[in-house]
Amino acid sequence: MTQEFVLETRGLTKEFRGFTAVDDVNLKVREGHIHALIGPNGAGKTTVFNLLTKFLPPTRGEILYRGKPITGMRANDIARLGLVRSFQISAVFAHMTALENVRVALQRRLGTSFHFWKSERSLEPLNDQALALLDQVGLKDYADVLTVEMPYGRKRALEVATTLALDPAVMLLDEPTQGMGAEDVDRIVELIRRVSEGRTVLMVEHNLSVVSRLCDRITVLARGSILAEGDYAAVSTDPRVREAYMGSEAGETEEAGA
Ligand SMILES: Nc1ncnc2c1ncn2[C@@H]1O[C@H](COP(=O)(O)OP(=O)(O)OP(=O)(O)O)[C@@H](O)[C@H]1O
Repeated sequence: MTQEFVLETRGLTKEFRGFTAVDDVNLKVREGHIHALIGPNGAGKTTVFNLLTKFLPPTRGEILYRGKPITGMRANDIARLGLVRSFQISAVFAHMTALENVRVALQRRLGTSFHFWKSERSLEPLNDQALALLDQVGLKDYADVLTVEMPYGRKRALEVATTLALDPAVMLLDEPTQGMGAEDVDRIVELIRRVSEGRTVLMVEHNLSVVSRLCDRITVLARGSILAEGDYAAVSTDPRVREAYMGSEAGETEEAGA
């Protein structure tokens, strides 16, 4: 039986020493959708994201992947099932080239650290795959550039490539356009659209213009709870959503028209 919802939470709750940051959240992410988690500052978006990707254990509630509980599983094990979060390229990896970064991610998927002991020639098929992934995210020309020397927007695209290397069924993206100029934002929007073919994407995103252009469904969080859900037209005209945004981030909804 195919599952309508690829990722689901039931009664998901996280308390930090008595403070309820995530309060009884029932999230349903439909297979093939680009789904956004939005909400004003402090709404609990990052906490939900960290619960889903196992960076935090929930206080209560369940997480289901394709109908099966994964609440107690470790990040590596759920990645093997196909649920993968994008990672910021760490300081160590910053001193590798773009190609090397993608190659390491591919090796991770294959679980073959022994590749390190093999000759350069035996790495060639991996190089070809890594180059194809770089091409997919528009970074072919950056293959031999050290990551530390790449422009910010291109680094974020490289993070998407390293995530794709794990061939995820569900990609979890944490503010993929954060800190970007308009040109990079447009490029990332196109990139996410392209790589979401045949996959499901759940993203935390502040930029409502990005959300309006990309997302099939939007969940609005406020004070740890789901305030509204629907497509962009529905949630952006919902008076409760406008009020929640006005209360804490006056003006942010105006970005939507940008
Ligand atoms: N480790 C923690 N200990 C205590 N309180 C926390 C912790 N992490 C988050 N919180 C609190 O939980 C609430 C939700 O935080 P969270 O970062 O999930 O919100 P957010 O929607 O991602 O906000 P932003 O848009 O500002 O990133 C906030 O009030 C925050 O202060």
